Amino acid sequence: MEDELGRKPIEVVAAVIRDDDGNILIAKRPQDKHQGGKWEFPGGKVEAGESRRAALSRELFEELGIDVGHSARLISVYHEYENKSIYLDVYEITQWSGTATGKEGQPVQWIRPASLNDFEFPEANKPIIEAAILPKFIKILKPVVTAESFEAQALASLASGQSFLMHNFEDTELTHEQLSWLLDTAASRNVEVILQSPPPLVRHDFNLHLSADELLKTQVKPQAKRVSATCYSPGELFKAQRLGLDFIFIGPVLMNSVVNVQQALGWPSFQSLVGRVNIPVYAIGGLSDKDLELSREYGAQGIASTSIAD
Ligand SMILES: Nc1nc2c([nH]c(=O)n2[C@H]2C[C@H](O)[C@@H](COP(=O)(O)OP(=O)(O)OP(=O)(O)O)O2)c(=O)[nH]1
Ligand SMILES: [Mg+2]
Repeated sequence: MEDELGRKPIEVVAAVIRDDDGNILIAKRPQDKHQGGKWEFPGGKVEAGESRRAALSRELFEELGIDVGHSARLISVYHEYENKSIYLDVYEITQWSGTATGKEGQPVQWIRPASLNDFEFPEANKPIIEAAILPKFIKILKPVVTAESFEAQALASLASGQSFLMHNFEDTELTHEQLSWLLDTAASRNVEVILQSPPPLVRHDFNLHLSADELLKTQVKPQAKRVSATCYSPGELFKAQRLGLDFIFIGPVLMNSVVNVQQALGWPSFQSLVGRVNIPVYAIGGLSDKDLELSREYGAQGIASTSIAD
């Protein structure tokens, strides 16, 4: 991959390090370096002949004095700065030995994921921050059958133990009061709700998901807390990126879709689609929580499915 001037991007690895309480480690870049004075996820340049994971272990030992245990891919980002372009491969680390300290004199801090937006990071980090905040699983709920049973079903799903739930109310006539009640109840339980095809609402504090058809018809990013979409082709991916969507679903990965008569992509095609955009991606289609590790090696942030164990 080359940038507009034919230069090869600099290969960089970085780590989202999470402790047992879910806090994330950030470090301040030295003033005299590229993007100096901004906060970063620790890491650095991959050396010639070095694998990315070896580079990650070396950089985290040099910069923080820790030995990396297990690492899972989180997201890869290609970004063109004015004077250089970088390819940033980011890993999530939850197991390490040693105590992380700023070995090169750089300030380090453990912060809550939700506070990441309060710090100034380099421009390339936007999707990385979103990826660090978003969960591994999005539980897609089976359609609500009747408006009468809505409240009971909603309460059961809110108790499912997942932090992100996706509801499709397309065929159910719900009132604004019912939807408002759902959003308030979810918020009070720290659950984020993603709505597909909601009726026009006065409030915008929910996440909105667009089908691929709706995505193609959309010209401006709709008003909502976050907006996501289902994508199958490169054209849909580029549209999602152009609109500035916050994350996307790519699929169906393993199972043909009966709804859109789409052939299952398989993991290699999934991976090449993920590599074309800088947006957190969830794999969908015939997957369950058991596919998480594999999906992440192919570039997914996580899995969206009805088969997520509660
Ligand atoms: N480590 C890290 N680098 C980032 C992030 N975001 C971002 O744009 N970068 C850019 C800044 C630099 O151009 C490049 C990484 O370089 P680096 O300065 O960390 O490299 P390094 O540790 O190998 O240090 P050096 O050999 O250049 O002294 O990637 C990030 O979150 N972490
Ligand atoms: Mg570095």
